[in-house]
Amino acid sequence: MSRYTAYDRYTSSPYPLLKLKPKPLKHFPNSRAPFLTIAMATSQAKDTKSSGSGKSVAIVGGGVSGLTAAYKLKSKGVKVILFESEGYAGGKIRSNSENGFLWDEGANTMTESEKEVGRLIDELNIRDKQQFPLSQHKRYIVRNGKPELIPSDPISLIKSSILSTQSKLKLLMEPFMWRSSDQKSSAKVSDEYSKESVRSFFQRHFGKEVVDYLIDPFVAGTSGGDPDSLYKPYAFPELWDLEKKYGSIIAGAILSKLKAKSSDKGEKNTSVKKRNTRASFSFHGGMQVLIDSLSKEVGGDNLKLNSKVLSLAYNYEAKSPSGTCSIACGTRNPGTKDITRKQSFDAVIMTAPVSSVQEMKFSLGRSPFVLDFLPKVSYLPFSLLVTAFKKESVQRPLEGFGVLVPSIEQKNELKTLGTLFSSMMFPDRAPSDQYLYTTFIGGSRNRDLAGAPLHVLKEMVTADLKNLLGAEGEPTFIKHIHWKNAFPLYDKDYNLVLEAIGKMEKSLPGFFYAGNNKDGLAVGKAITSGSKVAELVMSYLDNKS
Ligand SMILES: Cc1cc2nc3c(=O)[nH]c(=O)nc-3n(C[C@H](O)[C@H](O)[C@H](O)COP(=O)(O)OP(=O)(O)OC[C@H]3O[C@@H](n4cnc5c(N)ncnc54)[C@H](O)[C@@H]3O)c2cc1C
Ligand SMILES: C=Cc1c2[nH]c(c1C)Cc1[nH]c(c(CCC(=O)O)c1C)Cc1[nH]c(c(C)c1CCC(=O)O)Cc1[nH]c(c(C)c1C=C)C2
Repeated sequence: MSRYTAYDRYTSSPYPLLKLKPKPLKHFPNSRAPFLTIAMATSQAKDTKSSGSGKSVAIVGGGVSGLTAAYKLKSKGVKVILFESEGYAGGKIRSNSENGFLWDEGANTMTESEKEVGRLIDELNIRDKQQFPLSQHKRYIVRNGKPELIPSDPISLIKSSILSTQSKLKLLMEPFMWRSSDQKSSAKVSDEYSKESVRSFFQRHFGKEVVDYLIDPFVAGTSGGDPDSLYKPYAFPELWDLEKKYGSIIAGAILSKLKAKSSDKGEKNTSVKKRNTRASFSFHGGMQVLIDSLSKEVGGDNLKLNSKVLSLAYNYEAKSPSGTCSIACGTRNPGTKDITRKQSFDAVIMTAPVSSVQEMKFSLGRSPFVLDFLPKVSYLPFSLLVTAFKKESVQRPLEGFGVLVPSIEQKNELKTLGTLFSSMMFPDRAPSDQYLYTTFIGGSRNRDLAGAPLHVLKEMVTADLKNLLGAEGEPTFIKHIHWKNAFPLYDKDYNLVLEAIGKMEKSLPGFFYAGNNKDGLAVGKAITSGSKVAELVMSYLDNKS
């Protein structure tokens, strides 16, 4: 890839195919007839009855949730085959490097808030590869065209110029004010506000300025959404629970933290307990380290890249030999014939986005299983621009994690959503005389800008970085990553999507759904989703045998 090249995730793969050492598969003597057939495209003409002897599970989608599910099941002795339509595993996680720069093209960091994450890191033996960003708690929000440090405690909040005195008071008084009005109508709270936009929820508690200057950039920087489109029960389920329980969000957060602390008191001081599970981290070598080590555990033979699942045919009878399904689709392996292969499984874990599921053909017995009850999901598009500048060209470099631009600040000609200070966090990811930045454009705020051509994006990013950090002149290095469907938007009617997924799981024997279209966007949530679904599949298989 040359300097100044843009590539589209959907037209070229930036990542070399994983070269994995195939591991021998385990043999399972206690078989039962599989009842599900998946038709897919591979480079060989075969009709495999998945060894005919052991229980086998298909995982559709090789993102972190699918890889985690595959890894967990394999480690329990289940035969797994993971189908990934792209030529590389990882989905929304992939790292790249060139000319002394290393950058992430999807997720940049993750946290260990979910217990499953810590467990996985230990099991994979990659604890020593964790890389924590320098000064990660220094995060900035633009106010009046200038980056302001986000206050991290009540004292710095009072000193900060990010909010007016009135809003500061409103924040500090929320535990008292809101609770007293809530007491009159605590039963009403859950009914009246059960389906409420993120804006309305936070505005009720903290007022408009807090929504404009803290909540709006926060939701943009953690989901690409905006406070009007996102809905509280799906975007902030934990805060919604706190409100229902305590009335006040702040008092609820403090009280539940205290409760958690006192229940922890009896426990021994394990190394996991001592760790700051809220801290963000990556790995030496980028987030790809996690994907590579999961892929290695799953094993090259079980990981079918360039294999786009097209249809799933279910039989009612668990004991019948598998049905067949002949659907042709092109493989992306150059130089080989595209031939359809059918293979039978005892269960399927679907982790592909809902939009991909809607393109697949399902049948149950002899009839088509039509997915007309599955609503269309709205996906947010993004462009990421990775740029570097000579250190001497940046007049006001900032230490820390990054800067977010509230929508309301677009009036100051700022068009980007935010910029991660990639080499401030991880200095080894750029030559020592340069700063590396990762800027996000698009999301629900600027859907059209996400698809703008590189020269337009470059102009936008260099203008914003000049305004915010004093970065002068042309970048010395630039890469463009375009995600047409970066995130599902958890909007007003997302409950209908979740209900439809539930219906599929109920109607199709051995069908399970996991991943970020169901269980949350964070990498940790996708890991937990993959891990939990593997447990469900294990008990499903146990009950069947
Ligand atoms: C730009 C960006 C930045 C992000 N930053 C962060 C961050 O800093 N921290 C954080 O915690 N999270 C972040 N996230 C979110 C996080 O990366 C994702 O939510 C998570 O990785 C999703 O994992 P998944 O396995 O659920 O889905 P995906 O990674 O989307 O995996 C689904 C897989 O299914 C495959 N597939 C689709 N159709 C088919 C088919 N028919 N057959 C076979 N395979 C198919 C796809 O190719 C894909 O590999 C970011 C995401 C993006 C896009
Ligand atoms: C400006 C756009 C975006 C930036 N990152 C993302 C977008 C859309 C994507 C993203 N980043 C995080 C997550 C996980 C969310 C979660 O539920 O944990 C996603 C999907 C991590 C994250 N990024 C920021 C925060 C506060 C978090 C939560 C974890 C943590 O506290 O570290 C803030 C943030 N995001 C971006 C910037 C520039 C920024 C802060 C300055 C870019």
